[in-house]
Amino acid sequence: VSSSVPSFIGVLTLHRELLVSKLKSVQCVVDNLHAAGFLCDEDVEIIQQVATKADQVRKILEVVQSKGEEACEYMIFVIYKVYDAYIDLQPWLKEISYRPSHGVLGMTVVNTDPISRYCEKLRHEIIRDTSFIMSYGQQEETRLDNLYTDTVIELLNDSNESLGYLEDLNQLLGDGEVFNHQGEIVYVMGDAGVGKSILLQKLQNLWSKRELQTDAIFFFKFRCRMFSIFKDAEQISLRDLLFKYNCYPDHDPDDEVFDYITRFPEKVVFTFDGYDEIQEDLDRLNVPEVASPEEKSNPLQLLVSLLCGKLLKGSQKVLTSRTGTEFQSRVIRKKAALRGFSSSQLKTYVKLHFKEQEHREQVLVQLEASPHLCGLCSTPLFCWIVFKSFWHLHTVHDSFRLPEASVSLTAIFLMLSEVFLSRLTSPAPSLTKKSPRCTSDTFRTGLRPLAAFAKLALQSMARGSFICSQEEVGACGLTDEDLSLGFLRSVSEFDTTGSPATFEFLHVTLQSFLAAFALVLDERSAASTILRFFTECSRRRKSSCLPLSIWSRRSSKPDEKTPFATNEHLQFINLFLCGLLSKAHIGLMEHLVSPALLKKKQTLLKSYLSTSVKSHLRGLPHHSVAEGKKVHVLPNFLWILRCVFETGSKDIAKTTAKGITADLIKLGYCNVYSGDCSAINFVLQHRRKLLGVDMDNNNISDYGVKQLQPSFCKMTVVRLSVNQLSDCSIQVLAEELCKYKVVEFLGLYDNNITDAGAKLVAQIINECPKLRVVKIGKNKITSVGGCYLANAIQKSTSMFEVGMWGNVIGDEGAEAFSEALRNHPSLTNLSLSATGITSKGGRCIADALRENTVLRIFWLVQNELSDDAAPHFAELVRANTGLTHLWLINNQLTVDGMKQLAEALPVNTELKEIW
Ligand SMILES: Nc1ncnc2c1ncn2[C@@H]1O[C@H](COP(=O)(O)OP(=O)(O)OP(=O)(O)O)[C@@H](O)[C@H]1O
Repeated sequence: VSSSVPSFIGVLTLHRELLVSKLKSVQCVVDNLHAAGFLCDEDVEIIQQVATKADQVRKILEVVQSKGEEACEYMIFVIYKVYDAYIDLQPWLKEISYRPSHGVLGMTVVNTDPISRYCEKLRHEIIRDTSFIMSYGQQEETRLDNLYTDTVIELLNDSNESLGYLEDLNQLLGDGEVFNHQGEIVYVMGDAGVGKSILLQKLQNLWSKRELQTDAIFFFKFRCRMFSIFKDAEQISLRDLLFKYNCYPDHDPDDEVFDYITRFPEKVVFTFDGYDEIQEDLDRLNVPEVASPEEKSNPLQLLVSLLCGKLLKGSQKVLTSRTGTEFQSRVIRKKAALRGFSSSQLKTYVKLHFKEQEHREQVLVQLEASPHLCGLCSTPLFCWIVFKSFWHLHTVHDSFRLPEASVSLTAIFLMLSEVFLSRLTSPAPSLTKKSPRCTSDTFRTGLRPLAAFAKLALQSMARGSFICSQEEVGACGLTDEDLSLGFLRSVSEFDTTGSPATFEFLHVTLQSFLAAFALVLDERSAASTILRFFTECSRRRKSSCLPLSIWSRRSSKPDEKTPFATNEHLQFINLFLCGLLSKAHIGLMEHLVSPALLKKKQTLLKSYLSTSVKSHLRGLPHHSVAEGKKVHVLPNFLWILRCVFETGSKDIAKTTAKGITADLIKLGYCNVYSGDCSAINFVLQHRRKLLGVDMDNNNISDYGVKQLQPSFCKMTVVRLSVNQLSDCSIQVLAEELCKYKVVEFLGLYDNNITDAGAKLVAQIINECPKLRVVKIGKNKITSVGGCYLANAIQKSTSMFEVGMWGNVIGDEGAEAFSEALRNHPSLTNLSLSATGITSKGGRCIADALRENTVLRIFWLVQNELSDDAAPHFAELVRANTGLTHLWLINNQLTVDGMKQLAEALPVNTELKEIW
């Protein structure tokens, strides 16, 4: 068709049957052909009289072909232009390489198909809503495309075990890594500010630009906090929920759009942001009664029915929530955890954020010097605050530097507040001469609005709300001018009457910070009121407040009136309270509150923290394991550590360190991120005795390991499996562990360690005489690294267990390991599974093992051993060396090979299992 004289009549004849089966929206083609004058009234009448859609298409083709080339070309052009209505024919247009000719391009096409018109409207609205990332001050907005940076997204299975990392956002909706094909929800979890909302925004934006690989033609986005604006008894229909909070179809008298949605729900994608922000006790709803698509129901009931697939079954749903929110896994299809910026992503973000080369360089140098700050900045929200504040403060003041090494989260939010408040005093930065920075002056001048924002934050937080009404804002004494400072922003999307009657804080974490500020500023209530959220959090922990447990009907109900799904927002208040009352900030606070009252609050908080740390640690269950007494802490312990760090109090850190009476502390799956490692280090520094620390399956990264550096001297067990470590981390470990030589267990499974890192691990094995276990499987180690490790293991007299699963060390590595195994004095368990070993390597190992009387468990599964290796393994079995477990499954051994092994078995008295 793209050739110079295409025959459109011929094309329509050739593809007639395809067009008959795939051309769905007949009316739109007829309308346009009619308006362009290719069909007369009579033609239209004849077509409309035909009974079935397929016959109508046949008729149209017949008539159009009779009208000539131009009419046929125009019909194809309509299909091309009204994309969504003819989505099924778009591949066909590609196949025939259709390009509109110059002549037809000038002709008008009107989309009269209500469904595709609605799709277009949705796309248009979503593009408008998602093209910018909100910033403070509302006037300042940045294009999403100019600032969006990929973050680390880990895919998880049902038990939260890692399934690898997402490489492309399209994979999120795809079928890969689905663990429950009955479920319909893609569940995205992550910590505060890690970028869940922005990820959804990116997905929405991609869809609106047709850049998301999905054939969904409808996309509805919701924020879960919206559901709290409905009154208890309010009822709404599904139709209204979808359209009122997204957009209404135009000219759809027969309700075709809604009808289509209910008939083809698989064409719909939903995003629900912030499930943790639902403040209703879902138990109060009679949710087993499923909402109907036709009748009005309680909005939450609609939400739950949508989520669990009782309504619009087959639609795709992406739901985000803070980590730790429990969710019924039987409705989850796929799970992803957001892990924030990796070090290279952080560098990309620096480049995107700072236009001036000078700023970029300064920030990169300052970040490089502070792994703790990098750890905090791996959370995009904190990074954004730090960079925004840097830019502002650097532009306004002389020689402003990023906060130094052990900056607290409170310091970062104070910096943001300072930037906001400085708008009261200074004109736009570029217009002024640089001046010295005086933080206390800025806060003193801004105290009135700050106190009012703080009051509003506390009030709404206390009633479990993230949305404030115009009246509440006014009642706290906030003026229009105050609103432009940036703490609050208006949310028009929840308001269907048009006026900006509702507001929310720039971010929930900022609301928590301000609520803590209010507790400190409050001079009227008793000083002990500052502890109210500590008490609340400990109370809530006892009553497990699990959302969606409605499906598994709980027996006991929590008695709070407005429970949060998680208590994270309250934990943040506690954390900021610790920071604001810390020694580091008391100087500033004394400018705002009476010093005597501050002292009183500080003393109260310290004593509360010390007591609760002690009782928390005493109350944890201890178990006896090979390494000694072990305690598995709960995620709440992490909040305690964070609070202790935020106070900066050595006394409380000492109390905490002393309170850990176990020999091994397990922080596995506790959601530790790199920024937390300074807190862990702060406490461990004060510990005298040695301690094993299990931090497997967290989000520690190289930044975290650097922060833990001073603590490795005390660690007998260093478990850092599944933590995104690269060779940089191993460098730190090698330096520290080789200096102190106390390490017994080194767990580094599933990280990004290469041969260079393997060389360093070999050094650790060489130099640490107590090291018994090394788990280094599923890294990026090749034969080179395999040889380093094998040579070190050969010399070690303490090594008991080595795991190499999944490192492709091949036959070269296998040969090195066979030398290590020959006469090894202590190695008892070894896994060389999935390491790319063929019969050649297998033969060496089997022969060497005949001279080993110590190895008991040996795994060689998932390799490439063929029958060539079988006689050698048969000889090994005959040698009866003491090997008790031999695993050879998933190799290329056939019945012949097996036979040889089987014949050797009667001679062996030691083997307990052979696979
Ligand atoms: N991928 C990203 N690229 C660039 N900036 C980002 C990215 N993700 C987040 N940000 C920045 O961090 C801010 C906070 O992110 P976001 O609101 O998405 O966090 P969240 O995980 O939804 O937090 P919460 O659970 O507290 O609601 C954003 O406003 C944006 O400035």
